[in-house]
Amino acid sequence: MLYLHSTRLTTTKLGNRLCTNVLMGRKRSTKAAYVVFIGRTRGVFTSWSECEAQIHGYPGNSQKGFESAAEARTAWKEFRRSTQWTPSLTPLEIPDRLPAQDLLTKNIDLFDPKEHQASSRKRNFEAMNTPSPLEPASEPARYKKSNQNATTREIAKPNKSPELKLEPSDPTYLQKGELANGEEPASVKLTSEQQAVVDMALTGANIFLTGAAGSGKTVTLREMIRRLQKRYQSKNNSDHPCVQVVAPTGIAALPLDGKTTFSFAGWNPDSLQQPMERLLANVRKSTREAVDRLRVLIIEEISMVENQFLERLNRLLQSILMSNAPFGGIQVILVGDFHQLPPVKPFENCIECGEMMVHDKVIAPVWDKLKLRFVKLEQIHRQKDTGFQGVLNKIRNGQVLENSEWDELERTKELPPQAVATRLMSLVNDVTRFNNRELGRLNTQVRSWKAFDVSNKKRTEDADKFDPRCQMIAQKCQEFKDALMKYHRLPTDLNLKVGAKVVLLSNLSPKSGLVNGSQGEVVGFADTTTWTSKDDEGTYQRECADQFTTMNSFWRPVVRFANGQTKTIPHVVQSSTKISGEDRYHVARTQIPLTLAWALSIHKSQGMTLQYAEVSSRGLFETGQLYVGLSRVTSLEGLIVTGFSREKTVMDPDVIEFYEKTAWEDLSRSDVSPSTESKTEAAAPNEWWKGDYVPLFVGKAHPAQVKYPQLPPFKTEICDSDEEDSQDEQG
Ligand SMILES: Nc1ncnc2c1ncn2[C@@H]1O[C@H](COP(=O)(O)OP(=O)(O)OP(=O)(O)O)[C@@H](O)[C@H]1O
Repeated sequence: MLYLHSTRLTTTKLGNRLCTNVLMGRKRSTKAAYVVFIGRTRGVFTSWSECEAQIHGYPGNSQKGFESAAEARTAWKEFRRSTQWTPSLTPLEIPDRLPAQDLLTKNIDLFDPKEHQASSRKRNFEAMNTPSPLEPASEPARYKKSNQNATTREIAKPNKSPELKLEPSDPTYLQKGELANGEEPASVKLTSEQQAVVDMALTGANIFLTGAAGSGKTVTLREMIRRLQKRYQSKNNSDHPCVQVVAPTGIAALPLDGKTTFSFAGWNPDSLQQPMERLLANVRKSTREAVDRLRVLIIEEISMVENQFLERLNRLLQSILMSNAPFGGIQVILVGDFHQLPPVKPFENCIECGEMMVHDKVIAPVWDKLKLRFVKLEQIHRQKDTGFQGVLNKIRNGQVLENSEWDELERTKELPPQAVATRLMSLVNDVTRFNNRELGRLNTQVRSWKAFDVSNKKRTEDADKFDPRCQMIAQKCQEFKDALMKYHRLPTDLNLKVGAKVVLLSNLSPKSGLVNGSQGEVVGFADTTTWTSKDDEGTYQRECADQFTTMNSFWRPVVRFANGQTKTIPHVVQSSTKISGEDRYHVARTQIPLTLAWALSIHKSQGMTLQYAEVSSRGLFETGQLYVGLSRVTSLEGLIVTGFSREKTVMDPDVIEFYEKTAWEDLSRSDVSPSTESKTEAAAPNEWWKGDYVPLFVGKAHPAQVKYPQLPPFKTEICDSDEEDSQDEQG
């Protein structure tokens, strides 16, 4: 059996600094080589100083000295073989720990692991000392045994996180780990109208599901997905699900385990400048495989998907499935509310020639072909106050509000002392500036956490160690890390002070009402040196967490939430698997799930439920933004409204007309779920091959002039290498 010699550092708590004085005072080792089994970077080192750098202050560290480098290498090999350990983290520059000058808050209720993750072992918390503010605590901290004696068994424990099919540079999946962190949304009982929609989906109908903000579209969709997945369970494949959710933004796709529309199609924004013909000639192998298995395509936030993009998706699926049926004959469910946010750009690229054209239609022509069943949820759940619901509905319908209604909206509200009215703004730069300015105004000490990002190939093979594989893998890893920086919802740099207004970005404790979107204020920082890791935390998760703590500190912000609860906020590891060709990569960001919340962008707030918000007319430039802003809050008492012209309506008249003219299904009818309209038979799953396939694209004509000639079937060429295009995807 391999013997592990642990230095067993006596860690002295000097605030947040681990003082390794026992180690420092000990005789220096004079061995020829050292193996670091547990440390910042593991492996063989030929000098004590290098070895020491890896273990100094590293919790549960373990090393052993050897008389020769050969012996050390053998021991290292044996260790790796016996533990099946593969290098998972890149070596890091470890900054010096910050001096402990944090304010510890008295009598705070620390993070409760039982609430956070049902199966997790209870964390051991030491009673917190409460030294005078800005003074280091002087009691020595002891790691709990389970942490200090990290064993080889623990290191070898395979990462049990589910493998997810990912596309390179897909922001959606970079955030995927969120739900894997025990963040199950609190369950609700579906209303009869919501249930009717779920039942309708199970008949195989193509559906457009809409409803006012807060009417439970997302809740309904979740149940729909669950039921559909169950139906197709046997045909499922971990890489290519039969039920695929796609959304135009990562933030919308994330909570539903979806992909971005671009990622699903294997395109990037530049791809849209190419004629459709060329896109179809270069379909990626992974896209083709995914579409081949697909039975149901769910497009969330459909109002933000450009019409030409939807048409492109239609033709992509037709081409791959070689069927003229809309979307190649699979079931399509469109979800969204056109009263909320439209596509980000007012223009789009023509599908035939790639030229820029104005986005001037509410819905895409392909909607007709889909023979959709139009369903609208009527009951609003986010707001209980019917008066407020009425005001929101008026804005939604483009009606001018009465003066008394404006008075009610603009009335000065008395918010609870700890409440944070988040200012909802249009421009991200304004949001950042506003938050930084407010943070700068606080006279308390700033504490910072840098996100720990990691990307590495799973299962290193011998060929990976040599060029060109070696270089290619390094480049891929860098690409994934760059994408984390660019897209991840958790901030790269989190700067907080006592007094900072924050919003929670994960479902910390749904039972206690601490969920994604909960608002609060930082009231102190807690030293979490004595926290032990969770039993069910995978090795990879634990390593990320260790590295994050080593890079930053053991201090974690303590937040008093608007509902009166005070919690210490632990870091979260949001990890995902990404696939490039045959290779799989681990990609993860570790960070504290908070963001400054004096202000938030309206786009970011879409789908969120906030208790307190301030919406001002300044900078609102899209129809629907006022509606999205106002409809985020649960009650009028939590809403501050300033600066709006009382006369103007701010809803797109085309949207209003579309909603007025559409014949919505009556969801209260008991016979509503069986398909009342004849759903396209050609669209039934597995029957696409029955019809003759006619490719629906020609040359460079503008859509208005397109005639669809009867051409022989178009053969889609498969681009075997995902690598060629992967750099483009950064666009
Ligand atoms: N049947 C229900 N019973 C109780 N609460 C519900 C129900 N359906 C939805 N809710 C609650 O209403 C709120 C809004 O739900 P949801 O986010 O699904 O609405 P939405 O229509 O997707 O909103 P938006 O368009 O603003 O994103 C959530 O807090 C949700 O838990």
